[in-house]
Amino acid sequence: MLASQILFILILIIFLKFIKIILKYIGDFRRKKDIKHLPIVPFVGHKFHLTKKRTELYDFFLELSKRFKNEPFWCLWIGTLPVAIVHHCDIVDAFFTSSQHTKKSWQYNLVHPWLGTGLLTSEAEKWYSRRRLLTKAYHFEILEKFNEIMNEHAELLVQKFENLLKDKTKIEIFKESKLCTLDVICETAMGVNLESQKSANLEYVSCVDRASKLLNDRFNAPWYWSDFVYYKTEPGKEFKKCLNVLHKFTKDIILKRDTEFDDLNLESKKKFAFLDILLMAKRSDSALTFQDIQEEVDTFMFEGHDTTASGLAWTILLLAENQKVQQKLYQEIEQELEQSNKQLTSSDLRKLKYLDCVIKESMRLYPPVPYIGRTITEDCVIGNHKFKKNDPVIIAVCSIHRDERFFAKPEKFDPDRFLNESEINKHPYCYIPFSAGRRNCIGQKFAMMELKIILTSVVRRFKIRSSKKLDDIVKVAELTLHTIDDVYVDLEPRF
Ligand code: HEM
Repeated sequence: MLASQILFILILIIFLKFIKIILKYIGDFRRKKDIKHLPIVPFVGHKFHLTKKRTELYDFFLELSKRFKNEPFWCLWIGTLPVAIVHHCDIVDAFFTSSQHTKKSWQYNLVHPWLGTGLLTSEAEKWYSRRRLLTKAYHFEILEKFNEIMNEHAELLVQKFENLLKDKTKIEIFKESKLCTLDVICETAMGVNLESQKSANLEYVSCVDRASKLLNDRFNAPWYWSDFVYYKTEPGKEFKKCLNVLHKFTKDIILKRDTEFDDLNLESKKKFAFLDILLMAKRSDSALTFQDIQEEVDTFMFEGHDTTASGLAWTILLLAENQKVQQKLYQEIEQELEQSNKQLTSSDLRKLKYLDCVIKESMRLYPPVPYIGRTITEDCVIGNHKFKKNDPVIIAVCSIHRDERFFAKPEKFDPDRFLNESEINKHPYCYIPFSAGRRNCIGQKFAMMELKIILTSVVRRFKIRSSKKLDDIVKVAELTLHTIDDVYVDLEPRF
């Protein structure tokens, strides 16, 4: 008797849950009627489109943005979940100018096991106090201290290219860019020279690479979204193993630096690291724990290398394909910088105006972070559409950057368009590679400085060519914009 009662209650609960899902679905469907979308299959939505190979999804999204170009957004139905894809910059101010809707979308939860709730993933008061604290770490004077580290690793990259050329080994540009930016972020964030450019076989380096790949795979596989299921699978177990290595590595460094910290004279110390700001703060704020410090360090390590590597690799590929632009850039470098082998300073970089335009134009066409996810935090109207609390939204940076109302011939790589600032300033949010507003990228000045130093070193020493056309390279938009296959560049020493 008791068993049948329990069974009845269970069936009733499942039935009520099912009714709730159906009612929500019908409600959402009515509400979203005013947003354009491709025809959907009831309850399945656009899942058949989404089961396209991951290599086709980036082009599919760009294609839909073109198709619905007169609409401020279009709707993607992931099963019963409607996601508004915002691709008009006129609409995104709702997310950037107020403190509302700064909440990240639920996909960011998948990053929590790695980064905890560091700056990228935290919210509300925790985010605010951390942002205030860490803004100090990105102050101009502190960034100046990192110049030397960036120059050293840029020089190592160039030397590595020379050695690879001598050995007649092909140069895979995404891999080499990643190792270089990983070394830069490791030394600036934690004060440790990883030397991954010299030996990419270190356990930490291979775990960063594997964990990023596994995380990307998990984003694309809804059946892996539940922790309960994921950690029972082989990829889930491997992810956990990688995280153990990554967390142990950063934890050991933090503890070691903390022990030595009081004996260090920070003013005179050459290799100052972001970590020192946190250790200093910990001494005056006992509420800051080692766990807190670790999640911020892990966040820098994660956010600070793959993004910059993507920006670097795409710019090198664009220069390879656009020889005239490359030549103009080389001439600027030669004219503006007298001594060819001295370390680049910030004042050197300020003279390289065309380099600035080249990098900006590269990130317009190939934004390293192609999509930004947000959650609506209260009922509101955006672009005449009524949004409800918890509605998911994706800001399609890659589509916003190709809006022909703001960028003439948007598909063309034309750095000169950034020479005319009034052209670019037609709208404050038509160009947002680093996002905008309160939750913009805290590392943008750091990233620009790093990109400029590395690119100058490379262009000064080599003529870059590639046998593969950019149109033929298959792009994959995941956490960052990258490629599915290896992409090789041909380098010819200039002297
Ligand atoms: C070209 C390189 C880079 C690009 C294109 C880029 C882009 C972005 C974007 C679009 C966001 C917003 C993400 C979101 O709202 O979901 C972001 C946030 C962030 N970035 Fe970057 N980033 C770059 C380099 C860096 C570097 C070098 C660092 C650290 C040194 C860094 C640290 C962060 C952090 C901590 C956040 C979270 C900020 C917050 O929510 O307050 N980024 N970045």
